[in-house]
Amino acid sequence: MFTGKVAYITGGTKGIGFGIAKILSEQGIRVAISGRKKEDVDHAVSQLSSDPSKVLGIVSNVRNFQDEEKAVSEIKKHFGQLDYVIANAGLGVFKPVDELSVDDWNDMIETNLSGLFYTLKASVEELKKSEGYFISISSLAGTNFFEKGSGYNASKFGAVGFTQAAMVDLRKYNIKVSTIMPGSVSTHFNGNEPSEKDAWKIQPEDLGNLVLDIFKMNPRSLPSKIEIRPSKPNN
Ligand SMILES: NC(=O)c1ccc[n+]([C@@H]2O[C@H](COP(=O)([O-])OP(=O)(O)OC[C@H]3O[C@@H](n4cnc5c(N)ncnc54)[C@H](O)[C@@H]3O)[C@@H](O)[C@H]2O)c1
Repeated sequence: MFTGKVAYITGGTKGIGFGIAKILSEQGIRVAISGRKKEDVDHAVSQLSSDPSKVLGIVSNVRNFQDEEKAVSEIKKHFGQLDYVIANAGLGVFKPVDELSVDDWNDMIETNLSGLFYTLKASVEELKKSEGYFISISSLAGTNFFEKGSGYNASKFGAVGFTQAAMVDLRKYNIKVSTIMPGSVSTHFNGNEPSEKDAWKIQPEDLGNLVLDIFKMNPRSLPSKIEIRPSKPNN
């Protein structure tokens, strides 16, 4: 079902993006992963496969539309097609709103929200050709606000609304669109160091398996947003 398909995962060098890349790659999907630093990209690629026909590393900052355009043309040149886009790159800064700096705000809005639009805009013509999928990784923080979350909530509420509206616009091209809204995932997010104490959290590979489930679903019953919660309640 998946052999020969091509996926682009933004922010795929670690955390959720890397977990998704690993699971998709194990299914025979050719994967392109992006990150801002060449050494991180090279390291992640080496962990996935030494075979360049299976994995491509791209240096790209999702905050820069030209980077995303270049990333998609590299994928076209290398693999010849693009079937699945997983817009995952993101970050969080958690401070009371009166302490949040303009730089903190811009980091989150430009990465988590503008970056999402840039990735879609750069890839949409290829997705029209493949009648593919555009999946964003938003968060439960995209519908639930919390203390010290103002900037992150703003970016993720925006990401959920953006993805849902895009779903309606792109339906006529048979592009399938949805957003995954995870609770706490064991990653480096927000300066965390993943550890055994994270066993209760969602693991990055769980999200890879969820993405595969989405691809196997009847597209007509694909919801515009999908929540996934860890085993511990209220997280
Ligand atoms: N970890 C969680 O608990 C959690 C929960 C819900 C949603 N999320 C979301 O999942 C996504 C991935 O987060 P994670 O937990 O894997 O964090 P992470 O810090 O482990 O990984 C984030 C990835 O995004 C990349 N990235 C950041 N800014 C980028 C940019 N401008 N351009 C390209 N790549 C960039 C990083 O290099 C890294 O590879 C984010 O959108 C985050 O908001 C995380």
